[in-house]
Amino acid sequence: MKMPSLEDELFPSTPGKFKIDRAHNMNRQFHRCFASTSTMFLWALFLIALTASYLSFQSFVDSGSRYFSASWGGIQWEKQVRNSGQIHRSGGMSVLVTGAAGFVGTHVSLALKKRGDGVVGLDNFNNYYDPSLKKARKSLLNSHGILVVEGDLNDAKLLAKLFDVVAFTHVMHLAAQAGVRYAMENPNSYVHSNIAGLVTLLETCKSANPQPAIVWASSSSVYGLNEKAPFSEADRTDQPASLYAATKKAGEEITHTYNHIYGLSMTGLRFFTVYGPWGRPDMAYFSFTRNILQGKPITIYRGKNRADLARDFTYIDDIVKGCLGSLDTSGKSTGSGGKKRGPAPYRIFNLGNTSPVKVPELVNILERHLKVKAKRNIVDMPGNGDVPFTHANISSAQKVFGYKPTTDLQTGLKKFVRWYLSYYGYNNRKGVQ
Ligand SMILES: O=C(O)[C@H]1O[C@H](OP(=O)(O)OP(=O)(O)OC[C@H]2O[C@@H](n3ccc(=O)[nH]c3=O)[C@H](O)[C@@H]2O)[C@H](O)[C@@H](O)[C@H]1O
Repeated sequence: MKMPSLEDELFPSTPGKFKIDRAHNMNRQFHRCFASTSTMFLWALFLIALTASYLSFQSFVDSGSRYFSASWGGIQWEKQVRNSGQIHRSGGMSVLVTGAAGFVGTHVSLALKKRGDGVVGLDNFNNYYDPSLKKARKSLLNSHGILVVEGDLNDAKLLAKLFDVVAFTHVMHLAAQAGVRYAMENPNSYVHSNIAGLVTLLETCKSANPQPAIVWASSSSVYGLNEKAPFSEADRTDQPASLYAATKKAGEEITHTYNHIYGLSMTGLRFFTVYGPWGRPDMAYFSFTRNILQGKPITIYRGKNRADLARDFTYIDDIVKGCLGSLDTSGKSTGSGGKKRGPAPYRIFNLGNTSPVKVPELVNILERHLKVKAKRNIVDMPGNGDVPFTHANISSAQKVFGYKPTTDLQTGLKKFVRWYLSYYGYNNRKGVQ
């Protein structure tokens, strides 16, 4: 029996129709074969195109997040950052100030720049309160040669880039979600800034070479329900009354961890109700001023048994001195290459005024400065995170860097009212609600 040839296998013959059939079959097979090769080719092309477009989309998203959502990057930008961070005195420092367009951030940045330190600001300009006030503070900083980079603490790439461009010796970390009562409205914003943002910043600092020393804003609110007065740094801080306080307390523990593991020098400052020119519109002294001038009622909270609430109101210039004193005495971080090389300082200081004033008395002072009577609406304190009083013991800061507040509430509010009227005018020309 004749074995079928390969040709026969491929093109089985039908007698009488062979030629035609064979030609037809060959044609069909050729087309099938050609069709499958070209289909494969097309598929391959399609896959290559798909992969290429996926990759370029990814890089578009990557660079998009950098160049479109936050305006940073490029040679010109790096030059501006470098100039701003340049030190102009011997033994000076270059400081990254987070929250630079905030109330305390603006004042501290100006004070550092004025004495010849390099300052680069970072701020996300969020709308927790009127961003136009933050923009005005930014303009003020710009006019003193301080660049404020617009970006979020959680942007690790931006933070790393800033440390690439400037070898910061210090970080003054003031960016935070502030406000005690707002924490019930928007709890996640506190986690985003005060916890996640803090960790992102510390991760950058721990990997930086050299590592900077870090001074950051904690809060008097960490004392929470502590009743022992005045509040000393060694007192209990495990009974926070608000989520804001809890995130600041968490910050104290988180910074301890980074100090312990990576040798970062850490100083936490417990600020006591800071007030003054360029202040925060969400705070009582500010919103009271606005309402009194607009003839609107103000709500004054009252504590248990109709007791007045009191705060150790601290003037901004005193706080600035405390911040600079902390930076100057911070000591060095010891880590390098992300590893601890020895113990580094870990410090916590109260920065208060040491003389609490009752809230109705604050209103009396404002009435005198504004020459307008307030329409007082006195209500029982809602359970919204407030504490009945605060009172700082400042002996520790006094001992270590000579901290000594010199501005009483009467004098400080006078300066605030003068600024308020020059900025907003009697008729609130800038339209703050
Ligand atoms: O030391 C801090 O660590 C915190 O200080 C600040 O918090 P507080 O001390 O709560 O300041 P602030 O709101 O001005 O209320 C002052 C007083 O007015 C009372 N108060 C307030 C509002 C109101 O409408 N009526 C009223 O009586 C109120 O009950 C209180 O008794 C910062 O905002 C905070 O971010 C944090 O930095």
